[in-house]
Formats: sequence, structure tokens, C-alpha cells
Amino acid sequence: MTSFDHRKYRPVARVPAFDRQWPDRDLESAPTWVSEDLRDGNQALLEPMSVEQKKRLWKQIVRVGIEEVVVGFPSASQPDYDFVRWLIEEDQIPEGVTISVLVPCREHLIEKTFESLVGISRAIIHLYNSTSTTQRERVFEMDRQGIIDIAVNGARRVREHASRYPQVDWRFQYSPESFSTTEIDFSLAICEAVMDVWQPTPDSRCILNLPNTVEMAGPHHHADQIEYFCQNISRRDSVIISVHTHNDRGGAVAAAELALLAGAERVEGTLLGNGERTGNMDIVTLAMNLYSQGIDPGLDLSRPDEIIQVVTECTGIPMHPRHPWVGEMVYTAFSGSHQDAIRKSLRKQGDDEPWQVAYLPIDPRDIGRDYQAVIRVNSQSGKGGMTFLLERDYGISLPRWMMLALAPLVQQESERLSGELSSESIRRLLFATFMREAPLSLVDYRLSRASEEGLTITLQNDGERLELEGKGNGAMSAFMNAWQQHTGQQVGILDYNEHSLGGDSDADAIAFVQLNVDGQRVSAVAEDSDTVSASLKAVISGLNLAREMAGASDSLSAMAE
Ligand SMILES: CC(=O)SCCNC(=O)CCNC(=O)[C@H](O)C(C)(C)COP(=O)(O)OP(=O)(O)OC[C@H]1O[C@@H](n2cnc3c(N)ncnc32)[C@H](O)[C@@H]1OP(=O)(O)O
Ligand SMILES: CC(C)C(=O)C(=O)O
Repeated sequence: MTSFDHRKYRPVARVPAFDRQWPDRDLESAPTWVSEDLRDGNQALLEPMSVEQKKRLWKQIVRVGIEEVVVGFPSASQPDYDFVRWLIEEDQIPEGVTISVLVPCREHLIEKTFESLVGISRAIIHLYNSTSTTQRERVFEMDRQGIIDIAVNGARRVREHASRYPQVDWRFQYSPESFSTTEIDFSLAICEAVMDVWQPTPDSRCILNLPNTVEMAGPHHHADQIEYFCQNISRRDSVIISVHTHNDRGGAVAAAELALLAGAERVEGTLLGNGERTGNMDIVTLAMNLYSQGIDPGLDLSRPDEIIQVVTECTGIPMHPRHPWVGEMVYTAFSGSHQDAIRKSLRKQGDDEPWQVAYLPIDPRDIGRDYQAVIRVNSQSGKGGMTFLLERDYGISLPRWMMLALAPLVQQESERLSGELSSESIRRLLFATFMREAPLSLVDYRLSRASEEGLTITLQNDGERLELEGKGNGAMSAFMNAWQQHTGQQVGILDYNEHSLGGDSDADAIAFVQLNVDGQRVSAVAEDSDTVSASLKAVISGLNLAREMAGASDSLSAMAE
């Protein structure tokens, strides 16, 4: 075989044919969430967490509302042991939260684990041993019975130790580690053997946790394993079925989600998915998946930035900016057609109706993100993006013809800069291109109203003061009238928009005008303290721009001659 040769691998065996129900089901409620951050997450770190870091992350996990927290492997390391002691001695476990500790089926480790828990009022003892064919044959070098004996002996030791502390509300959990690569009949057999020892009842259920220790097959395959197990395990009403998926194929969340359809009631994972190799199942992602389907996840994820800060600081692992639901860039659109669709749908979105905004699967404000980040402009953006930014940050509502005139300039500028344009630079570009305050400028004006609007306007033109008078059905047409009488220039208004500006703008009004000046089409803009002044200044801008354009073409002709 060559080094990259698929023939080296075999597909994972499927469960026998059975009455599969999960594909027709829908999720209706959240599972019991179990945080593995302080155990599976911790054991995957280059530098496992200190007690102080564990304390910080613990507080965050509890703040989010997770009620079952695996706090460590107290028989394995002193920090884990010390952390468990801190929780108990400092009375840090809130009512409604239960801690869990992991322990292999080894007598001295079980003993140490119980020692770490002295003084606790309730806890889950999580016992595991590995069951897959590879583990049996290559690691433990045992047959099936040998592996069952390990589990049964461990289960007995756990029961015996627990019976020494009858005042404690113990719950027992068993994981046939590597369940997903174990023959399903053997998984059932070993779990039955453990239950024979623990004798769970509907009032005192045990937890059977079925780990996808290494994700070797698709999520549908895992769902089949879970449903088959649920249908064939005895004492079903005395058992809580739990799943613990890893992300080797990138499917940890999908596998957990389908497992819930298949009958699992409890899900182990970590906040943001840190864990062995490619990680554990990401609780934030699965919970947000439910949330976005209208299901209460039972967790408070309204402040993900706080979770991100604590998790990344405690683990030393940064989060990808496109991390599902909570990444820094996941509610940002650069591409023009997305921006256009977002802008249009946001405008129509009412406060009391179901969310229907294109390209935004949830309202970013639900998780403390505002619309500031939703639309950003680069060379992939169209007119929608720049329009959104000008509206959002300056209250400037561009008329369509001005959008069409400005968009190519914005695109050229972002290509020139090879990067993003801020709303401030887009606004600067708008005024730099479409506003000219010289050589013609407005000094003063007076309007009088009779049957027609009468305008007396004082202008400065190339240092010369002009006093003009005109009449029209509005200030602008009166100005056109005055200007044409004075200059003989043919000026017509092709389009016109003005509106008042709110917010932080220095001006109170903005006007856009499209003129025909001696057959030349000119677009212009101006701002001022009121709409009449803004409109007159916009026309003056247009006249200046027309003069500039005529000057440029004269010098081109002169050069050609
Ligand atoms: C999928 C998972 O994440 S499972 C959790 C894994 N997590 C960890 O291992 C982190 C913490 N572990 C540790 O710090 C160490 O492994 C310790 C302290 C618990 C034990 O260390 P050591 O005693 O040196 O043993 P080591 O870790 O090498 O374990 C291997 C031995 O335990 C046996 N073993 C491993 N797992 C189990 C188990 N679940 N039940 C019973 N025996 C087990 C192995 O067969 C092997 O036995 P051998 O020594 O007779 O060959
Ligand atoms: C101990 C078990 C639950 C585990 O961590 C795994 O199988 O990944």
C-alpha cells in the first residue's frame, strides 16, 4: 500500500436491521446538559488547568445553568483532587447542581475518588472501561468475559464504597468507553452486567453513557446505535441514556443531536467544544441549534462573549472567528447580495413576529451582538452594504440613483486599499465626490411667499459677490430661474431628495440633487442646518461640479489640439 491509501481502512460495522424510528422524530425539549470542561476538556490541554483556573471555569459553567458538571478525575491528579475538596469544603456547589467524578475500574483509584468526596451531599460516580474490539484485543488482551469482569468488579467496588456513606445521594454512571466501535450486542451485555450489580430502579436510575469516544462513522450511524441500544436494554425505565460525542469527523454536534432523536436524554460536552483531539461536543452550538428552532435550551447563553473570554483564558485555546453561533464574524456579511437581503428584511422585521431575516438565522441581539457588526464593506460588497452603514451610523438615506453612483467608487476604494471600508470613509467618499463648496458658494438667501416662491439669494462666485432674484414653485426652482437669468446656462432638476438627519450628525438636513447642466448630467449632495439651505447648497455643488467637468473636458480638448 502507498502511504495515502484508503484500502488501509474499513467502514465501522452497522447495527443489525431494526425498527428505526429516529428519522421521523423532531426535538421538542432540551436534554440534561453535562459539562465535561473540567475533565475531558482539561485532560486534552497541553497545560492542564490549575485549581484557580478550574474555579473560574466552574463559576462560568454554573452561571450558564448547567446542572451536572464533571469536575475532574480526582484519583489522577492533585489539582483535580484539591479542586473537589475546595468545592466541598468551601460549600461551592449550588442547590440544583450535581458534580460528577470520573474513575476507571481500578480499586485504588476508586478508593481515592471516594476519599476526595468526603463531606459531599450528592454526587455522580462515573465508572468506565473500554469495550471495543481493538481495545479488548490490542490493549487489554482480554476476551469479552475478561472485560465484563473489569466492569463488574469496578461496579461492585463503587457500590461498596458508596454504601459506607449512606447519607449521600449517590448516583452511579457507567460508560462502556469506545461504545461506538464496540459490537452492539457486547455493549448491551456489559451494561446489563453492570446493572445487575447496581440494581437501578425507576426511583434510583443509573446513567448509561454511550460514548462516541472516537468518531469513526456518520451521525446517522451513531443514532442507529443509540436507538438499537435503547430498544434492547432491559430496565429501560431505570436507566438514563446519556451520550458523549467527540468531533473527529466534525460531527460531534450532529451525532449528539441525532442521538437525542434516537432516545438519549442526557448529553455530555464542553462549552465551545474543547476536548480530546478535535474536541468534545460543543454545548453552546447544540443549545443554540435548539434555540434557533424555537426550543428553550434551558441555558443562559445571552452573554456568549463572557463564556468565550473565560473558556479561552482558562484553556489557552483561541476560538475561531467563524465558530457556529458565537464567532466574532458569524453575523457579519461582506457580500453584496447578502447585505442587500439583510437590509431589506431587517427593515420589514416587526418586533412581535417570528424572525424572518435572510442570512441571519437568529437575531444577533439575542446573544448581545448588535447590528454594528452585521454588515461590513469590502470589495465583495454592493450598494446594499454601504447604504446600510450610512443609514445606521449617520442616518443618511441614499436615493437609489445616488446608491448607483456611489457604489462603484466604494468598490474601487476598497480594492485600492485591499480591505474593509468604515462607514466614516464611505461618508467621506460621498462628500469628496459629490459636494463642491467653491468657486460658487452660498452666502445668504431670503424667501418670500406669494402665489410663487420668491428668492433673493447672495452668492460668492470666484471672489465676486452676486445678488440674484428668481421665482418658482419652490426655493430650488426659484434659484434655477435666478441662475439662468444671470448666466444663460440651461439647468434642469432631474431628481431630488432631501431629509432631516437625526443622531450624531453635525448637520440637521441633507439634500441630493441630480441636475442637467447644459446637457450634462451631474449628481450632487450637501448638508446644512435645514432642508432649504441643504437643497440650495446641493444645487450649488452640482453647478460647481458641472464647471469642473466642463473644465476637465476643455483641457482634454486643448491637449488633443
Ligand atoms: C476516553 C477517556 O477520556 S477515558 C479518561 C482518560 N483520562 C485519563 O487517563 C486522564 C487521567 N489519567 C491519569 O492520570 C493516569 O492514567 C492514572 C493516574 C489514572 C493512572 O495512571 P497509571 O496507573 O500509570 O496507569 P495508566 O494510565 O498507564 O493506565 C494503564 C493501565 O490501566 C488499565 N486501565 C486503563 N483504563 C482502565 C479502566 N477504565 N479500567 C480498568 N483498567 C484500566 C490499563 O489496562 C493499564 O493496565 P496495566 O498497567 O496492567 O497495563
Ligand atoms: C470516559 C468516557 C466517557 C470518555 O471520555 C470517552 O469515551 O470519550
